[in-house]
Amino acid sequence: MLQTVPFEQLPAYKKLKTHHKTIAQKHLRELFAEDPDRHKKFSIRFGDILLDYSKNRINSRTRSYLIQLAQEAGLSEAIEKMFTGDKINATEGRSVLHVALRNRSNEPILSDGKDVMPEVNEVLAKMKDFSGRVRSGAWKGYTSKEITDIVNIGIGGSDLGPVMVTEALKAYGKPGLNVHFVSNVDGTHIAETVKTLNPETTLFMIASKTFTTQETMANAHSARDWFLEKAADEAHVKKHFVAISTNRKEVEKFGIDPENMFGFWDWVGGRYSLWSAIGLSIACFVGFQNFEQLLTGAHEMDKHFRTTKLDRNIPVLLGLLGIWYNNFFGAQTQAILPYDQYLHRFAAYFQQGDMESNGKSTGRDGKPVAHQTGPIIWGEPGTNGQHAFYQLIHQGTKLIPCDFIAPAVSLNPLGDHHKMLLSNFFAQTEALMNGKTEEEVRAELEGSGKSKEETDFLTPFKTFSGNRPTNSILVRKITPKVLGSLIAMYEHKIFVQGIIWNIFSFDQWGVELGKQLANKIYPELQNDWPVSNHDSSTNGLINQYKRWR
Ligand SMILES: O=P(O)(O)OC[C@H]1O[C@@H](O)[C@@H](O)[C@@H](O)[C@@H]1O
Repeated sequence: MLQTVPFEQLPAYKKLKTHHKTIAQKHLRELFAEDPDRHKKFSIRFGDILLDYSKNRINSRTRSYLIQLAQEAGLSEAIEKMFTGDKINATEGRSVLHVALRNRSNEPILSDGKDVMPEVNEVLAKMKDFSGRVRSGAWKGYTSKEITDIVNIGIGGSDLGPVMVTEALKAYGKPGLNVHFVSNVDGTHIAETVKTLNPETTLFMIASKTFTTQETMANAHSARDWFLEKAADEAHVKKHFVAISTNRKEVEKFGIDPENMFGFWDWVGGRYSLWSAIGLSIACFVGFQNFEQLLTGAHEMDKHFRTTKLDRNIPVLLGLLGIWYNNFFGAQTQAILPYDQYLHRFAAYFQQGDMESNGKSTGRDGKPVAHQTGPIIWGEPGTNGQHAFYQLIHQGTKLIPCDFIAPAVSLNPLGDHHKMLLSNFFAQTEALMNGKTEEEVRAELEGSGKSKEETDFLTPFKTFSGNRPTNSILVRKITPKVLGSLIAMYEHKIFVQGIIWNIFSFDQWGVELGKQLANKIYPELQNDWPVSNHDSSTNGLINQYKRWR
């Protein structure tokens, strides 16, 4: 069991509350002026990743109080509990072992007293064999043609990870093998996806942990109907449909050959499952070797997280910095801003990862929490974001801590593009930190020949307060291994925060509600009778829908 001390009862919380009053008065400019060694003191190299967290509103004392907070919350013990298969997902009675899926050391990891590694390795071997056959063309469709298109049908954790990673690693993809993703129950998604595909060369992967998710099952049935329209014979289904699931019974019921089923286990959370068979589309697209590199990168971050002292531990520091802004500065959101087009789904991926994990308000003691928990996660790739929402980050009334991520080496070295991109990356964090003082603005305006009157008028609008915190995460290059480490880094950051906030990060009861409600209304839409059993708004909307359809 995890420790359940409410966050604000931790002694370090009070210290931080008082300390915050001092730091809140300070400008980042001052903090940098006071300490010329800030970059060195507040940055960490981890292989091909450099985290510079010096542009945060902290000093050494802040860091030591935050570390104390983590210690008092029992973070180190909690990390051990996760890695050793303790059932830390208490409300579902499950271990949380995505770390086992990428445990390249192969040392035993126990869940319910049983080493999970043999099963993990067995599924990985099956994925290796299958992805190899699809890529080489040995796996043939019903008319003996090679597969050219893979369609992953899944939603939430059974979609977002593979989408994000196949986009991030597009440069490593096999030419001539396309991956598509269908998630929305809106018929448009499947209809538009299959429009240009040929059933003879298309392989569907039905990805669902439970194999009962309404959206996925509806899309899977429509995909099969589309396939059979041309293939005509049910016997051909097994060459074009595979299942990725923990639910063998439902897979068989759907009519997928158990031979074509790739299993995983209830100790893998949906939003932490891209490392499991859910990553089959990734393995097919980038090749199994690259998939293994992704696992290796994550495993290295796992080892770092488990064994590094808290004050040099990247996920721990990121988690604590998030808590500093969320709970002491009152920041409500956290932006993730990758300066890499390939990472364009990275923020969307962690929207689920973070918000489904830490969007909770009941403490581990069963009582409502008295503090803020998970932030709103959002973001888009730079420089697009700069021309869209950065205005608010620079001059708005809200404090928005931002993570900037960029590779030093581009996978598409085209003219001076990458230098331009990175000059924006460096310039933005510098500008957010320094801002622009009234004197600087005046000097600039006067220098450009503006009259005194114009200068007086324009100065307040062109002044930037600065003091806006950022983390810079500079990596050498986006490789499968670096990506694996980056994803694991954020996963563990979420874990750190959940432990300190005294919440359960691995269940998602809020999502279940939506499923129940939709299932209740769905039968009411089957006929044209007006409904009257809801509130007047819901009745009005349903009845108008019935009139218009
Ligand atoms: O993989 P299946 O079971 O279809 O679930 C898909 C998704 O469902 C949602 O309700 C969430 O709980 C997600 O965490 C999950 O990934």
